[in-house]
Order: sequence, then structure tokens, then C-alpha cells
Amino acid sequence: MHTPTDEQAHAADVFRAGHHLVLQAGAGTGKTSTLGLLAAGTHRRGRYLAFNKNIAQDAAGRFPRTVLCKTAHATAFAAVGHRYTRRLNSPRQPAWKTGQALGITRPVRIGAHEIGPRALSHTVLRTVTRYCYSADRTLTGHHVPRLRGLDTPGDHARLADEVMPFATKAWADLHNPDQGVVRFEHDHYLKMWALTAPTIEADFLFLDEAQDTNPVLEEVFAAQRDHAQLVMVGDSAQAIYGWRGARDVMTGFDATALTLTRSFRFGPLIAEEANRWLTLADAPIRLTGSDTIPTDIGSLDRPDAVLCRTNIGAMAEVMRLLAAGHRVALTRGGQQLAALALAARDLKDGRRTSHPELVLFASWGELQDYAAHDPAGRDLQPFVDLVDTHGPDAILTAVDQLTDEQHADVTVSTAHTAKGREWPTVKIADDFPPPKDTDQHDAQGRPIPEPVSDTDARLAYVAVTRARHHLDLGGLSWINTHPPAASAG
Ligand SMILES: Nc1ncnc2c1ncn2[C@@H]1O[C@H](COP(=O)(O)OP(=O)(O)OP(=O)(O)O)[C@@H](O)[C@H]1O
Repeated sequence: MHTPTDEQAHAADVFRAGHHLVLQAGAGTGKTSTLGLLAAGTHRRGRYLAFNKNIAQDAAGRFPRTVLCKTAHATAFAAVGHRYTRRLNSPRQPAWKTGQALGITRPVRIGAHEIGPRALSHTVLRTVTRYCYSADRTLTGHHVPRLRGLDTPGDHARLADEVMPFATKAWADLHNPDQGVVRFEHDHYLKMWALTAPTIEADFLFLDEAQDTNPVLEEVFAAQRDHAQLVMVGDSAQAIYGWRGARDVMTGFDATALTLTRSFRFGPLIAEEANRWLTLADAPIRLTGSDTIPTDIGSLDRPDAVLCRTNIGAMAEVMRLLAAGHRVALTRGGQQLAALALAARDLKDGRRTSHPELVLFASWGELQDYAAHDPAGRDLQPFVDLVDTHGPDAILTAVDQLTDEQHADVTVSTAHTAKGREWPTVKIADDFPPPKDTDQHDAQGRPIPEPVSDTDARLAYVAVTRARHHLDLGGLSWINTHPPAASAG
């Protein structure tokens, strides 16, 4: 173990004193090392709830034996999920088949739209999933997701009326351990476990990546506070799943708040870049870099990774890099995009698509119109542009040409998927737009832009802190001339 920083040593002291803790740990500040330090200072029994299985395994090798390292799902599996083993590995089947088995056989008409059995079936399954992520005790209409094209409250309420009987039936179906028609998934037993108000037997609990904890797990964790010392560790400024809007789990948690701000990932120049976004995100921490790590900011011709805001931006970047003759990897592969491209092909050929996002559109023209003119569809514009520029087939071909990360010259990733990752050199892609101009002007007559939103600032913070040695600000360079940043600097 390295000599702990003052902040790390302080965290260990406060932990020893028995307080519940919320530890705001910036990118690269040694979260796991610090939790290890906390655990090493006591003989009490602990539990580490990890974000995923790999992190749990890695942590198990780094913590003393007194700490049991598991994911929340593994904990729920041991308590409840194991009863459903027979159903867990059942084959995948299209949602419409599941819908049919639940009794969804006829289309329904809502406003100007006809919702077919496929769309209805998807919506029923997504309703159950959204309930499973929530801390709610009962499944109700507000778990029904919004459907693109059904954007008025009245239409949505009508949809909820149609969906709820089937969603209730689906949730009941999932409770049969032997057989059923709905595919049983891991989030289903996690919810069932949470509904039993479980006690996690331990003297202290560590919750990692706490900022992105969904409400169902948050509730279980917080409910242990009377018998266990609770430690949340994470980085509010990296909260990018938005389970509960702007306030993340950590900010609202009742505990002694401590920080880890010395980053061992990069030098001071990247820490400065990170701090610009932390300021804009109104985050509770600012980072200090390590002087011993050489770091540079400036343009890069051959970055190890290119980070994009959206999946569509990532695909545009992949196509540009492939055309330039590079071997390209896309984190999480290209399946999602291939599915969208197939949907685009169907629509262009005059067929409806079963893609859950686009089921309500009868033609490509209708989708183009929605993306161009409907405020709810604006986020689809880059996808429409991508298809209109390259055609669905070129996108499908590009997906086929992707290689894995080990064999690639460059890895393209969304900033979301890059969470927890780091590369020596990173370039930010062009799809991080600056805030729009307001109709006000400064003394020189230049338009004053809107402030940077919290969400955009957090995502930019995640993106710039993936670099260890060299960062090319690329599509985020507008920050250099954005007025509040200029005056803060
Ligand atoms: N006090 C310290 N002095 C020097 N290096 C440290 C110290 N604490 C942690 N580190 C180093 O920082 C790096 C990151 O630490 P660690 O693996 O604990 O972080 P993590 O859990 O991956 O999360 P994150 O990097 O996001 O903080 C490691 O290389 C670790 O050795």
C-alpha cells in the first residue's frame, strides 16, 4: 500500500469512529485502495456491494478476508433468485410472442395512432422493467414508458390504461418459479428481493459507484442503517444515468461527507480540464493531478480512444475512421446501431419496423418529419442524418468491419460506456455541441450563450478524465471561449 494521502487517512479515521460515510471520490483518486484502507483498520465483518461482477472479483483480491465482495444481484440471487434458476436461462423470444401469450392479440387505437400488438408487447415488458428499477412497492401506471409519437398527457394516460392489465399479468407470471411466458431476468429477482425488505448481515457496508445506484438498490442499502455502518463511495459528478433527476443518491444521503481529490491517473493539466467541468456541474469536489505523471493537452492525430456523446455520433466517427483506413473497435460493439439501421431499412422499404423505439412510424418520411419538427424527436435527428448521408446498408457494412479492442488502432466509445475506463491518449469527438445562443449580446455585440447544463458538464467531466497522458479537447474546445468558463479561469 502507498502512503495514504491526508484525505485517505482522514476517511479511515472517520470510519473507525463508526460514522456513516459518503465519500466523494473524483476520477482516479484511488477509491478501492481507500476502501481497502478502511477495511484493514477493523476486525468487523464487512460487505462490499460492487457495480458489476468484474469489479467484485477485483475487489475480493484487494480487501481483507473480513469483507465479502459481491454484486447486489449475487446477493439477491442467494436470497431469492436461486428459486428461479429454471426460468433464468430460458431462450430469448421476441416481445410480440410474449405479448401474444399474455393475451395481446389486437391493435389499439389512441388518437391518430394505431398501436399494434408488437408495440404494446414491448411497452408492457418495459413497464415491468421500469417498475423493477424503482423503489415503488406496487406496479402502477406511472411505470409505463412514453412512446415516441404519443406525446400528449391524454394519449399517454390512454396508453397506460391499455398496458397496465397486461403488465400486472406479466409481473404475476414472473412469480411462478417453474414456468411462465415472460422471460425471467436478473432485475426481476433483484426487485423481488428488495420487496422482502431484506437484512444484509454485516457490520459495515460499502456501496461502490454509488452515484449511479438505482432507486431499488438505494432503498435496500439505506434500510440497513440501523444495524450496519454505511459507506457510499462514488463521484456525484459522474452520475450519468439520471435515475432521480439532478440530485444523485450521494448528494441526498444522510452521512458524514468526505472527499478524495488527489488523482493518480493524470497530471495537473488534465485535472485543470476536469475542474472546469466540475465547476460548471456545481460538483462538491475539485481535483489535483499528480505532478509525476506527464500530461499534455492539444491536438492528436492518432488517439487511442475517441469519445462521443451519442451512439450515433460514435457510428459517424467509426465510419470516418474506417474510411481513413484505420482498424476500429467500438465499445459494446455495434449491435444497437445495426438494429437501428435495420429499422431504417424497413421504413425506407415501406415496411413497419419492430424496433421498440420506432414502432409507431409507418415510413421513413414520417420519421424524418418527426425528427425535424417534433421537439420530442429532436434527438433522433443525428440518426436520420446518418442514414440519409450513408444509407442503412453502409452502416450495416461498417458494423461488420469493426474489430475488437486488442486488434484496433483506435477505440471509439460513448462517454457513457467509457465510465470506469482510461486510455493513454484520448480525443473528444465532434458531437458535444456548445450551448445555444440566447437572444442577448455582450458589450462587443456577440451573442451570449446559455449556461452549460449540469448533465452536459457531468458527461464532459467523465469524458476528459478518461485520458492519462494526452487529451485532445476536440468537440469540447468551445469551452475555451464560453463566457462563464473564461471569467472563472
Ligand atoms: N495514496 C496513494 N499514493 C499513490 N498512489 C495511490 C494512492 N492511492 C491509490 N493510488 C493509486 O491510484 C490508482 C487508482 O487506485 P484504485 O485502484 O484504488 O482506484 P479505483 O478503485 O480503480 O478507482 P479510481 O481510479 O476511479 O479512483 C492505483 O494505481 C493506485 O495504486
